[in-house]
Amino acid sequence: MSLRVLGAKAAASLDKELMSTQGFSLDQLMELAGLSVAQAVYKTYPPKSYKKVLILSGPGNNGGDGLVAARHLKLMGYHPSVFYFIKSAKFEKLEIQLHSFGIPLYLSTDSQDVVGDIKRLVMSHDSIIDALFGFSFRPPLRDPYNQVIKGLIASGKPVISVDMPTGWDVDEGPRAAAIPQDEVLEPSVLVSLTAPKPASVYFKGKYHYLGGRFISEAIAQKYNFDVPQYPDLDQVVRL
Ligand SMILES: NC(=O)C1=CN([C@@H]2O[C@H](COP(=O)(O)OP(=O)(O)OC[C@H]3O[C@@H](n4cnc5c(N)ncnc54)[C@H](O)[C@@H]3O)[C@@H](O)[C@H]2O)[C@@H](O)CC1
Ligand SMILES: [K+]
Repeated sequence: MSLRVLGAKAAASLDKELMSTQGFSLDQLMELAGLSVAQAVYKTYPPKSYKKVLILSGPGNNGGDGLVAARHLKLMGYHPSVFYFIKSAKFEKLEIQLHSFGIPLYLSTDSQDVVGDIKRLVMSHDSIIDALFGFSFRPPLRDPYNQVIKGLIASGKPVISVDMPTGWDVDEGPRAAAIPQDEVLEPSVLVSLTAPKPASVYFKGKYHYLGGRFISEAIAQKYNFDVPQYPDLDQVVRL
């Protein structure tokens, strides 16, 4: 299924509009985004064979989607763990939820060796959710994220990227001039949120899902993108 894409600038304006004139709260959007991610993970890497899932959560809303996904994955029968970079006060309640669900939460601020700690966690998990950066990212990756991505590439573990493969330019993709080519993550699953971003045409993995079943036809028309038919009660549709 080929859908119209939503560039970085348009995605940021849509985000603002959803939370102003459209009356949504960040919590609502993030809950549905995180649920979509968890459903896509379940469809591709079910808990029977991929029980231990590590969520790498970045400092922005992409990271927040990862925190929500962790809770849903636990309810779906996984053993999730979260490594969280630079915790934000706005996600304090999500953190409390993770604690009350007994989900291990590792904080970058508590680590003396972020890159080494993440490498060890990656090796002891069956799949990795990349919720580091989404549509507000501008390459190149700053330290230590560049080292983290290199470690993830070297691990060969299955990676599910939330909205954007971390490190890619949202509009130009993985070959943008600013991106060192040894930092190009190639996830096996991409869960685009709301609408695929232009870079998604370079995605080579097997499973591309669209999630974020919260968009009205009217707002999609205004921003020039498509709302596909989601199957039954699913929060994701395979593209
Ligand atoms: N309306 C929507 O479309 C929704 C979007 N959501 C999520 O929100 C994401 C966007 O969130 P945000 O706008 O908070 O931004 P991101 O989470 O994409 O990233 C913002 C952070 O990235 C850092 N950053 C940018 N470039 C960097 C670099 N080169 N090296 C290191 N750090 C860098 C910034 O300092 C900032 O802390 C989307 O991709 C999606 O995952 C969902 O939560 C809910 C609904
Ligand atoms: K990501």
